[in-house]
Amino acid sequence: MMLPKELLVSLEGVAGFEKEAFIAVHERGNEITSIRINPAKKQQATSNGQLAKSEAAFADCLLPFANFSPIPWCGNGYYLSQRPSFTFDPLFHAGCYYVQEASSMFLEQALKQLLNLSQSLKVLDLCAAPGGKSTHIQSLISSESLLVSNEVIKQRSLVLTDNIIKWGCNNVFVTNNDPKAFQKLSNYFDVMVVDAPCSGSGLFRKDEDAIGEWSLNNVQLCSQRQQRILADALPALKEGGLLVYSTCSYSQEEDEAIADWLVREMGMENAPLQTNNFEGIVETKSPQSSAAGYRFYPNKIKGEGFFLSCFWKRQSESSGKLRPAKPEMISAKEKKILSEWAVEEGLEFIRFRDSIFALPQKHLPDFLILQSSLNLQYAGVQIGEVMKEKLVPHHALAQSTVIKASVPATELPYDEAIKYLQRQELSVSPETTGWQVVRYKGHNLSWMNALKNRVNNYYPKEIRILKQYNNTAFEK
Ligand SMILES: C[S@@+](CC[C@H](N)C(=O)[O-])C[C@H]1O[C@@H](n2cnc3c(N)ncnc32)[C@H](O)[C@@H]1O
Repeated sequence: MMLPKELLVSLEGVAGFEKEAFIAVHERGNEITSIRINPAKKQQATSNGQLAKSEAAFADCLLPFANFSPIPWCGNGYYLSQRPSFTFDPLFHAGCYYVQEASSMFLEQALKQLLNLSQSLKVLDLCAAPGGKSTHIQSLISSESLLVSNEVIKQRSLVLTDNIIKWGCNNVFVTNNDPKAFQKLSNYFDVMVVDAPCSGSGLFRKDEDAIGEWSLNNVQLCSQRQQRILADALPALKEGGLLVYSTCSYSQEEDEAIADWLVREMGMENAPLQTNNFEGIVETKSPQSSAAGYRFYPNKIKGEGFFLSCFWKRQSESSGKLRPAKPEMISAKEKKILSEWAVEEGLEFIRFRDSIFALPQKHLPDFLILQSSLNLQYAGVQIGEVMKEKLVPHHALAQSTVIKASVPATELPYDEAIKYLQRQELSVSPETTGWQVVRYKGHNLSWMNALKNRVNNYYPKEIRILKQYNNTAFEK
């Protein structure tokens, strides 16, 4: 692996950079696999009749052949002793865990150390696709809180929505907007996470192709774009609100220089974190304002390159007047039909994008405001459509925690579950006819409809497994 010479030269003298060890760890190229488990799915399996398990025991039964070791800075994060083919693990498709690079899970420390997470918070994840940070934030915030997960690139926002659906939560809204659009929502969010698009040097060990795309010129362009993104979106953060800024670049122009710019030009106040318990994380001070930032080098910690720095907003904004959209509520008849499928307590059922969605009652005003001011793509849990006085359930309902435990379900063994996820014909004969949830090891995958003489597979075709399975594919 040939690292760009200009990168190595530019990092001389940067805190924590040790050239020989840095080159050596890239040459060794050993792959680290890490996952973050979904605490909500642990609960779902429990209500589906599985024994309550501690988080660690839940993790152990997820990938039985791999050893798990904890990631020091993330409660639900684990390193795996080997990398399976996640595609052929039904529990991956059930949203039981998210495959995520370990260093980036340090976001948890920023939120845990600087916020009271039991409060009700409005959080914006501005650059959110494919959803690593968003799913992590969702697991950390209270059920009373709201996460708005935004992605500017349309295609990527669809992947983000799929991952949010898989995570099974009801307190996330997905938007597809340019950061500028958030200016309309001045003073709106308590927390803003900006995991900015960057030159990507931190991922060179995992993605050698990225090396070819790296240049000093691109570092400059990224730095300017990062400033633009932050300047555009910061009005949406409340006075006293928290900004968490991160990149997967080692370049100072994208890290400490942005921290200095935030303090100097945007009036932000740096918020240091405690890292004494975590060996190998390098605390840096930005050259002008001594803002603390945290650098992750693969030769010092078990993970890839990453930078994170936090700031309090000290400037006030005048709040603009926001006009909410008109809610399209569902009829009493429809509500009665839904009552057999979804828990009702604390939820509001509304019509949105030609379908019925459930969201926490408390977030209805936010939903209506975001619906009128942004390109709102998804909100809460999509329940489905009522046709001829019957619900045609949506995939998201099966994956969610709002589905009623009494909805009929069929548990599939491994081979059938893979066939199901490939959207092939199934050779099962369920005891009852009609819609049923398909489960694997107590975890919901999606729907099938059992007729008298056949079973229709309703796994969504857009997310079906396309690869062929051979017996060794999973435990590779
Ligand atoms: C580092 S990635 C985000 C990864 C994500 N936070 C996660 O943890 O899975 C940066 C994201 O910013 C988006 N992006 C690119 N240009 C942007 C822009 N000008 N404004 C806002 N976001 C942008 C990219 O499409 C990409 O999804």
